[in-house]
Amino acid sequence: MGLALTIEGLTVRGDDGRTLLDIPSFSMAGGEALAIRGPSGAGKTTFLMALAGLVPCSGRLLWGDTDIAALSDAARARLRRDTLGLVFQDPNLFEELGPLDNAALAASFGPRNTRATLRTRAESLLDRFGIKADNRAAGSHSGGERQRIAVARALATNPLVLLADEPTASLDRATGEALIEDLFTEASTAGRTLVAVSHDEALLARAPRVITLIGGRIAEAARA
Ligand SMILES: Nc1ncnc2c1ncn2[C@@H]1O[C@H](COP(=O)(O)OP(=O)(O)OP(=O)(O)O)[C@@H](O)[C@H]1O
Repeated sequence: MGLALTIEGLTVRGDDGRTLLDIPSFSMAGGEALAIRGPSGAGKTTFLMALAGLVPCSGRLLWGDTDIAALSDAARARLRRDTLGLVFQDPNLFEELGPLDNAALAASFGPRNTRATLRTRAESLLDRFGIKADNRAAGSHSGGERQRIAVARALATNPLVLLADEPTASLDRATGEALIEDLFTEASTAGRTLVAVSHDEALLARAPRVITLIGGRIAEAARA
């Protein structure tokens, strides 16, 4: 089952000291799916990166019962490796490698994820997403196929939490909608906690819960 995410009094400041994010309280149940919307510059990516433990912050940020803000950098990185999958707007693939090599290339060879386990899981994820796990270079795949490979890579470690930043932004509508369905269906089947930042109306409509960020604060929370 996915991990619950809880924020208590979280503040993130920019390099210039400006408050980028001010979240007094926020919580998600394990296995819940949520979308974050808001105008450009509202702090959506910062929020996602804060949830990932990738930006310095003050306050409490709990993954399950663990306050990751209180961990050492090394301990947080270990926990992230074993807990989190990340998907970005740009799939960032190794262009000359095939889908399976890309998808199995998660930076995790810890006890939970041996090389063999990663390859087996990556293969079945690619199969589920309709991508042939052969040696054809990732660079020769379409935008939608490339993003599916990136999602398979993020899921190959079987993460409890999947964070996605504008995952459909570079895709046409039909391809984007197929990816949205893959993301939400896979997360709910596997019981993963899913957070997706998006402007995409189709993604926002598919999310069971949507929050709006404005000026680094949660302005409104809506449930479909
Ligand atoms: N390290 C930093 N130091 C100072 N300011 C920063 C830093 N990182 C981000 N910002 C600023 O914080 C604000 C929020 O940025 P963020 O990328 O989170 O917005 P966003 O809502 O994801 O925007 P978009 O929809 O355009 O991607 C922006 O004004 C950005 O310039």
